[in-house]
Amino acid sequence: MKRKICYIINPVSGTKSKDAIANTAAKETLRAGIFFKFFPSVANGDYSFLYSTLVDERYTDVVIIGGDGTVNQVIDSLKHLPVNFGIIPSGSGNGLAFGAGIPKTPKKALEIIFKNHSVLMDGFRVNGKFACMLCGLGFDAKVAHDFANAPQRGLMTYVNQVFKNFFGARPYSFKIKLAEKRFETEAYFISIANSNQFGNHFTIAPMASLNDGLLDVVIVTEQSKIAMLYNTLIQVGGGNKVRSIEEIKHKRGILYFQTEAIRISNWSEAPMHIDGEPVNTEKKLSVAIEKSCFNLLVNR
Ligand SMILES: Nc1ncnc2c1ncn2[C@@H]1O[C@H](COP(=O)(O)OP(=O)(O)OP(=O)(O)O)[C@@H](O)[C@H]1O
Repeated sequence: MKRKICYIINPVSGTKSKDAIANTAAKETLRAGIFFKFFPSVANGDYSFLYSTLVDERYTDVVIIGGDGTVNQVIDSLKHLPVNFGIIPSGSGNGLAFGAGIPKTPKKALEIIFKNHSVLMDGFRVNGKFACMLCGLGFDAKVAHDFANAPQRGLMTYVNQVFKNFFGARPYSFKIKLAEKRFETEAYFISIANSNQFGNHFTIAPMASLNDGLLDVVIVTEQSKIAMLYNTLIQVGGGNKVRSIEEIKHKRGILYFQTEAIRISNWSEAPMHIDGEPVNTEKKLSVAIEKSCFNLLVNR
């Protein structure tokens, strides 16, 4: 089947104008002899208006020019259609793209798209809401909320918000329910990760794979701020092994384990984000992997 690419371009993601990326994409796609069309992203994240175009006009690929929020919304809306998804990373963090080994340089990302090698990837659900990269509760979610309200996007704004929030960070109370066991914990934050990172190669779950059928859970428990900083850096650097669920109850500092599903009671209402987008928090969360639910174009 002849390839046809639908580019969805988010004008507000990241900090850079998308004109140069769009020009490169147009030029390189013409050169590759592939038909294409551009569509702007929509603020409400609902791409159902594209169903009939994609199906009737037999598009084979949907390529997202945006960040994780755009990736989440486009894939959630369109993953039931027979299309492969590609990404030209153009957000502030790009946690899914970088976790999948897709480079930031548009030409290199396009080379991957033109090779046409796709792999089935997992997503997951958080109280029914689709996620593909990472869901966070606590500190990083507070940062995501403040970032969303900041006048500018981009890495520097994100780093600023991390520093602003660090000194006021406090632990929240959680009750964790796994098939095998239950435990309570006071924690600064909990990351539930499908990709290995928050974005910008900050690998909070270094052992995570996008298609292993598992979620990586990282719980940064109550400790001094200095210890939290130190232990988080060890975690990001890959110094913490994934523990079996049997082991985790007795370990403090950072708990790192893998599971297909987790339920969390969040009575102290720690803030929450899904794929970097702030969402209203909930007191009870049910999170479960959705195996092999979309095809992503990646390097062979
Ligand atoms: N046309 C549009 N106008 C205004 N906002 C838009 C539009 N299209 C998408 N959005 C909003 O952009 C946000 C998604 O941005 P995205 O996550 O892609 O970029 P980012 O936050 O800079 O990067 P990252 O998530 O990788 O850190 C969503 O909140 C979405 O609603």
